[in-house]
Amino acid sequence: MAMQRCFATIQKRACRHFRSTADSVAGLAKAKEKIDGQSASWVSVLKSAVPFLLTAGAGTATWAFYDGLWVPLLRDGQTASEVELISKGLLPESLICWAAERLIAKEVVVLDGVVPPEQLRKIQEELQLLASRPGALQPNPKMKAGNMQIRTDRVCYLRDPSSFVPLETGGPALCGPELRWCHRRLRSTAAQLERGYAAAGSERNFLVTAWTQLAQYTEGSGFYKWHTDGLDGSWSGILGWYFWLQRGAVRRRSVTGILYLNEEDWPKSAGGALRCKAHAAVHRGPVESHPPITEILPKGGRLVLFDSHSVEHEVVSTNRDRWALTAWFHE
Ligand SMILES: O=C(O)CCC(=O)C(=O)O
Ligand SMILES: [Fe+2]
Repeated sequence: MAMQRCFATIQKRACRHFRSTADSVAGLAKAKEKIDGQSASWVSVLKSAVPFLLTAGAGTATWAFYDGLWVPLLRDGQTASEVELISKGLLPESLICWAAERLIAKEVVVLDGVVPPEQLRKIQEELQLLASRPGALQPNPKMKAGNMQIRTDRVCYLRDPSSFVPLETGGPALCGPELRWCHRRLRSTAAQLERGYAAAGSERNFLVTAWTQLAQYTEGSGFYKWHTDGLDGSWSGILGWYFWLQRGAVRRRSVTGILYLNEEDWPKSAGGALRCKAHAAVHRGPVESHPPITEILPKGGRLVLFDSHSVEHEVVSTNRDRWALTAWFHE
């Protein structure tokens, strides 16, 4: 509790200084100008550097400061073997080694049919209920911070058990048993991949966040611009160091796992494709390939896995509601 209060105080102070990472960078640049122009004392320069040091320090302590918000990313993460005690993963046993090998080769793994069609229908009923509950889905962190240019999805972070037990007020649980199944299976896929990597001679120890991200891209407006989920290495020098420290959890992302929860039949005309700058390794497809871009439709029951740092990707505008459940496996 004391720790939480301490972080809350830091958050308030830092937010007063910076509304976004861009502001923090601008603050630093200003401080440097002052040093260069010798127009300010070292005390004022150090004062400008305090929020910078706090956000960088907190990032390394597994919190992260993005877009004016503090995110407790890995605070209650679990090892892959702990996660696997609760549930099996989504990969069929026979494909575990194949998936790990393809990921090592920096390909995007695409696997259809990991959720049976009758279960998908029940999942969609649960999603409709969730979407109808006021406040259950929230604007994503970037939108909350006022940035509407990068991504427009609404999100809900699922946690086990709190998202799946009846509310204290007597209301029904936020999500039902089918979404819990998806949440658990997706997280446990980390343990399967660990075994696959070990068999391929490239040992990994994954840490899996307690939450998964359920995202809804709404009809006619949902998109997410080109990005990588980890650090893309485009900054060098002091800013490179800053982002490395500040993005404590993001730099530790290793594999991104996405499970699509839409209808099985998703036509190309519906838009909403995930486009990746990488080759795809497809087990039951099809996906469209226009090198260097692979276009993956968000068909229900489709699992997509890729390297969080190297695979640049975007979600193109969708013409129908589009649901995706995402987990990040950290190292
Ligand atoms: O939903 C998708 O297909 C990808 C979403 C994404 O890139 C992300 O949440 O980082
Ligand atoms: Fe992403």
